[in-house]
Amino acid sequence: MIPRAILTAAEMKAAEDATMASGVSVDQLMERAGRAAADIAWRMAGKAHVLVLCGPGNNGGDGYVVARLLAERGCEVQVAALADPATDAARNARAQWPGPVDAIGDARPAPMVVDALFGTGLARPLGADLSAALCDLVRKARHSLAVDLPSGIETDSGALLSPVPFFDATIALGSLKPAHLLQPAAGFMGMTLVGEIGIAAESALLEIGRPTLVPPLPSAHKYSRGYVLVAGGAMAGAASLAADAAIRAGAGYVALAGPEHGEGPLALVQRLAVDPRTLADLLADERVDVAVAGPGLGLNDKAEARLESVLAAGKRLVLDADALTLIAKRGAETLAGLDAPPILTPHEGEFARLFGDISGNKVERAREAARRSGSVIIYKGNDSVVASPDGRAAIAPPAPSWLATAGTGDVLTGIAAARYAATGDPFEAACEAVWLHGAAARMAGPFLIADDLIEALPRALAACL
Ligand SMILES: NC(=O)C1=CN([C@@H]2O[C@H](COP(=O)(O)OP(=O)(O)OC[C@H]3O[C@@H](n4cnc5c(N)ncnc54)[C@H](OP(=O)(O)O)[C@@H]3O)[C@@H](O)[C@H]2O)[C@H](O)CC1
Ligand SMILES: [K+]
Repeated sequence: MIPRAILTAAEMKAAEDATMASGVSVDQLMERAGRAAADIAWRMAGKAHVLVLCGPGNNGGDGYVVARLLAERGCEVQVAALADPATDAARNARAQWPGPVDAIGDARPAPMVVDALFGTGLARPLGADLSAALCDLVRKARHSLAVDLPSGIETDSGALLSPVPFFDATIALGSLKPAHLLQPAAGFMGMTLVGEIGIAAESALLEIGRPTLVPPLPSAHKYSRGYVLVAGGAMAGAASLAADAAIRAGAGYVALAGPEHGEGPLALVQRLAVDPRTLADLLADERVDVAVAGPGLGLNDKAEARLESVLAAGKRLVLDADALTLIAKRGAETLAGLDAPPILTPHEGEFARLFGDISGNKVERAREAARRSGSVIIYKGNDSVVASPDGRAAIAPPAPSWLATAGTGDVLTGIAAARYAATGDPFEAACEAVWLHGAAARMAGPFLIADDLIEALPRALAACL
């Protein structure tokens, strides 16, 4: 699957300018944008009465186009505007709307509400009366559609600058923007669709899409599919989850090297009780493709020694949990000299411990962390961001909130290790792991526990063949 590009407000403006330089007018772009939004509104609500709220900029201009096209289809449409149009294109669009334009204060609740107040040009919070009116009108509607973005959302950070209602659907015009995927904004969009308006959207920031996997070649054997060694530690369960996830995610061979471990259901997982010295021996095995450290590792001297062995092994690494806490003490930049970029999987707390106060939005923070540490970062959350030291970055579609339970991070680590062993590309592997983890969670359903994710993994993987 070809991943969709994500453009910042400035990148969108530049892409729009480039399209116009090729001979397409802004009025034509607005007509396409309004038509794409009107088509969706029509499919959502048919001939229901429609209220279109228009702002002063080009987002409002899109709104006038929507109003005209829906009226042409026989809908009864009320247009309510915040102010007169401030751009030529919006003025032209308003001039083509044959009906009256009411003040926002006179907007009447309707079964279908289209929010065309502000899009990428929102510069500050909405006034309190305006955001209250927007929330009230959307709450009273049966269907609601936001044009480009719900009004009140900052395009690049996904922050809510003022209260925003929950929409049923949002049409992203020309391309996704970071706010369509970043929290908290993403939680207010409803179904997000991209409206094609003829703009070439290219970016180093992509949406994580379904990976394309290939079955093992006829010549494959267990080691050619990837050998993952998990260095366990004080807590047997966490390392066990990572190891089980790695083998379920397609690694051909997984060894779990921990001083303690529980009963294991999987015959292919070799369970070894080892001390740090023998861990180093295991790591010296040429067949080991990826080593994992962190889940259940512990924070004591033994854990330090085991981590040291893993870092010195010259292998591709996936580092999580306690390994991240231990690395934070010595500085994340100490990872920059490793033979291959490791994958780090910090949640918010671990990220802060590792990288302190990096400023900017989540994508900017992840990119800076990747640069400093020479690592691929999976900055976890409901809106996981993956960033590579080479500048590539990607945002995951919203993951089920049921993932907020113990052990799900260990499972992600195991999947990432299996994919890193298979692909050799830590960025691709990290993106694939995040997608598979989210898909497995959707398949496992509400009240999932980490073990359910592992059980669902073959189905998530099969969806990618
Ligand atoms: N992507 C494309 O190629 C196309 C996008 N289109 C649509 O255009 C908008 C972006 O339009 P733009 O005019 O740049 O911005 P907005 O319409 O979002 O808003 C700008 C105007 O709103 C004023 N403003 C900003 N914040 C507030 C606020 N909190 N309260 C009141 N007024 C506000 C701003 O005024 P200033 O005082 O800040 O100067 C502007 O007047 C994009 O989202 C798409 O919907 C086009 O259709 C073409 C193709
Ligand atoms: K809007």
